[in-house]
Amino acid sequence: MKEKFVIRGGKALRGSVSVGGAKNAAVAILPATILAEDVCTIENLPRIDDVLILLNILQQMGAKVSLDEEGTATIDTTGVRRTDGKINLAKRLRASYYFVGALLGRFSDAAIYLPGGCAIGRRPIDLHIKGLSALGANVHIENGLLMAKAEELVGKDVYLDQVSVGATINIMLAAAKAQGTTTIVNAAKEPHVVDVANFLNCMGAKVKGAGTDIIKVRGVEKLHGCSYSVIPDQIEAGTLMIAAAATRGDVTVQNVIPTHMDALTAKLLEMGVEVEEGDDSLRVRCTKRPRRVSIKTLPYPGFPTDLQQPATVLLSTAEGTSVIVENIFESRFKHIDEIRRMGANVTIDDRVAVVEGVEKLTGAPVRASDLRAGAALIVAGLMADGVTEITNIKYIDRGYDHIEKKLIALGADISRVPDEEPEDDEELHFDFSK
Ligand SMILES: CC(=O)N[C@H]1[C@@H](OP(=O)(O)OP(=O)(O)OC[C@H]2O[C@@H](n3ccc(=O)[nH]c3=O)[C@H](O)[C@@H]2O)O[C@H](CO)[C@@H](O)[C@@H]1O
Ligand SMILES: C=C(OP(=O)(O)O)C(=O)O
Repeated sequence: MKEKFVIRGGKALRGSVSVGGAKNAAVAILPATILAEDVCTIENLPRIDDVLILLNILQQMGAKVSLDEEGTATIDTTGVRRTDGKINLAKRLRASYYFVGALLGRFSDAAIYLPGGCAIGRRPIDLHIKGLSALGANVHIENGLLMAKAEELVGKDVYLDQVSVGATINIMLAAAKAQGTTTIVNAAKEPHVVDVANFLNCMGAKVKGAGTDIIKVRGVEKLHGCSYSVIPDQIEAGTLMIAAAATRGDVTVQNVIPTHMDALTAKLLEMGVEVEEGDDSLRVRCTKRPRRVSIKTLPYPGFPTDLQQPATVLLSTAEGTSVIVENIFESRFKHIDEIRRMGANVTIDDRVAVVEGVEKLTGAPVRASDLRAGAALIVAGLMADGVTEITNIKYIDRGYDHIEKKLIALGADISRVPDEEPEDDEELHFDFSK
């Protein structure tokens, strides 16, 4: 059943909230369990649609899977078989491309439908193909399937022309059991890349340098099962920090790794928002209208593109004119049309958004076009006067584990209700007879 969020805005968020496991680490760690041919216990998984879909795909490939309420999954990949890749669910998310690296490492033979994921601009996979081919795989696309086969995988040097999270992780997966050493140059340094490397090492792999731009993977014969806990979600943490500032609230975001949040913390401080760092928490307090800032999205440790959309919303009521440059994905401004309905004053020129701060936003019916656009609209609804209805929230459920429950605990007035409106493309039946 379709659902929507109804938010009565204008309430300052107050209290403490705990962040769940990182989506972008979890969605790589789950396919990586295939490399072990053994039992892995993965703790701190967020109960989000992307995770549930990946667990189901693993099951369809022959793994035995269980998941408890706390987000601990036990995955026995002993029975995973080679696959023709025709698993429809794989088209529903981006991370299904990690099955190629993992299956290639296990069977030297992989196939999976080309990935889906958020429509935020061009999302080519040429660097994945370049890296896997360098290791000796014959990679091609046929009937919508991404297929890779190798006589033998052999470690090589791979230079990434552009920093890519997905390509870095996929090459690490394929290299973990290859002959010899693979060196990834210009690797992504995101916390989730480091988390996947740590998980591979926990299974017996030899990955060094994750978190720097040169990663070395010395292939080993065999990997084994292990117990591993996923790191906290940098983007959920950031969304909550932004929501705290946007509502002029006072929120302690717990279970975070503060250094992962440095780029956002720096921008909040520049806006005049107070941020107090604890060992594994960040307290965000905002008592006055934030000041304008400029933001450029960049690979880690730069400002994350996944937080650009909520940050733009926060700046829509800041004092002065902010400039946002989106360097990673060219179509990541779709939330702006929606916040204009709420009174925001933003102009877009290609990858640059110029945000003239207004006094306040007012509630309106809006639609989530993608995951972080949806999160941004929640922030907008929380800070606006009046009622905001957000439809198409299936995107938000891909990446946030019942975010409304966490917000309600902080004092927000937000509810998830059935959405009776027909889809835009649903056939309409009007009856104009008397
Ligand atoms: C599941 C997952 O982890 N998703 C994240 C991952 O997406 P994803 O792994 O898809 O993003 P990448 O880091 O690969 O993309 C970065 C840039 O590289 C380009 N590129 C990428 C691969 C390629 O083969 N060729 C190429 O040109 C992309 O178009 C983009 O401009 O990192 C993005 C950037 O931090 C985040 O927004 C996503 O939330
Ligand atoms: C873009 C995102 O996800 P995906 O890469 O899975 O589409 C995201 O998490 O913001």
